[in-house]
Amino acid sequence: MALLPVDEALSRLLKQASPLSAETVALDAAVGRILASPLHAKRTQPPFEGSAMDGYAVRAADLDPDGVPLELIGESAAGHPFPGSVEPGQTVRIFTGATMPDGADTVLMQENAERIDDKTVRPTQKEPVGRHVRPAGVDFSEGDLMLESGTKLDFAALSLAAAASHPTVDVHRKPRVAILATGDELKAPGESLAPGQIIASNTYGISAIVSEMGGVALDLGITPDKPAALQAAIDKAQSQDCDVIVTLGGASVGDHDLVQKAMVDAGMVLDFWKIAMRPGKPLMVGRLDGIHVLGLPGNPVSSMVCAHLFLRPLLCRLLGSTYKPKTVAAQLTAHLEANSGRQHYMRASASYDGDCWTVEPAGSQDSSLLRVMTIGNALIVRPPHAPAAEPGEKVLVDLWR
Ligand SMILES: Nc1nc2c(c(=O)[nH]1)N[C@H]1C(S)=C(S)[C@@H](COP(=O)(O)OP(=O)(O)OC[C@H]3O[C@@H](n4cnc5c(N)ncnc54)[C@H](O)[C@@H]3O)O[C@H]1N2
Ligand code: MOO
Repeated sequence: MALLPVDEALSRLLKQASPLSAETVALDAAVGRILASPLHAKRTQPPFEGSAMDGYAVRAADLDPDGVPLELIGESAAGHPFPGSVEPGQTVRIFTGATMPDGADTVLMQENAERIDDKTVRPTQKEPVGRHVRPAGVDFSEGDLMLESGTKLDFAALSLAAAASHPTVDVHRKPRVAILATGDELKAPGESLAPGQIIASNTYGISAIVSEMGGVALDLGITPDKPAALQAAIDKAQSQDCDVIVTLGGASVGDHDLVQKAMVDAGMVLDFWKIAMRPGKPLMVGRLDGIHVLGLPGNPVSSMVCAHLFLRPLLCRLLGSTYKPKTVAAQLTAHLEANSGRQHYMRASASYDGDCWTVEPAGSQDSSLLRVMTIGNALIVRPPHAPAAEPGEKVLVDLWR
């Protein structure tokens, strides 16, 4: 059976996924969340014509350094408007953010005025009408569309939502991701190891990806390679109200790779299995009672690369946004062999020298090597059957960490 190309696999996965329902959260709990409905202004900003400077509210026509000085008749401070009106030849002391008094049309900065005494101010220069005056509604008006649905609520969006007088926002629910490690050989970090055993590290990497993306990771622990134990773990995952189940290991063709059968026995409808990629060939995707099932390979690097390429976009979709990989074209520093028929994601180190990107592939591409994965920050994406490449040639690089 031909292996499924990566792009096709991803679009099949995403076609089945739609944004999760909305919930209302307080603004201070909404950082990084995705807006589930458009947000309109509940008020006008600024709500009044105000001053952008500390100085004097004047009628521009009165500004004449050689003429009669202006009569100072009062003060307008932020939160304390001047109640009267500025008549010809008069001025009001004004501060940044204060309401413009009636009659005045311009603000003269205090640096451009000479305070003769308590009641008299001489302008030292002229100003055009409207100088340093912020019109009412110059930022936005009540009813205006402030933020589209699908917007990520970062510092700027949250400030705007607050200014538009929304104490809460509607955001898409966080996806709940149950993570199930499988394998008789696995022990938790810190536990002592009997011969043939290793530490189950993948759960921590996948949990980190889930949290980084804005989801909730549920660690379901380690399950041995026994059908009954797998069945019990799948039942437990289903009882956790999760949106995604990620299984780790047992995805390939060995006698002890039982995950797919256990999932199908539990009612999973298999969508696809085996992708034309390296690492990550045994990736499995299906649905179990509406839950997205991602069966990731056990090899640590394969597991992380699959999560990067498939789980990240899936979580974005469930959160109501679209995943955008950070890719650049970079100059190779070393020779690369011609590629096979599987799209190859080569661990590498990429750097930018202020002019262009260069990328150095890691010496070993074994999918068990966590340390190599940690030293590098990038994946060189080699399309199926790419010819050999030489130093200096440009290749596509995914800055995955
Ligand atoms: N005859 C074939 N053998 C294999 C094929 C194949 O096509 N034909 N595919 C290979 C590829 S590609 C991969 S990738 C691996 C993945 O297989 P599994 O998903 O079944 O993984 P396991 O056999 O369970 O484990 C592989 C490896 O990873 C370690 N592991 C497992 N879980 C974890 C964990 N949670 N944390 C850390 N390490 C883990 C496990 O001990 C093994 O060393 O299959 C190839 N074989
Ligand atoms: O393709 Mo596997 O995922 O070698 O490591």
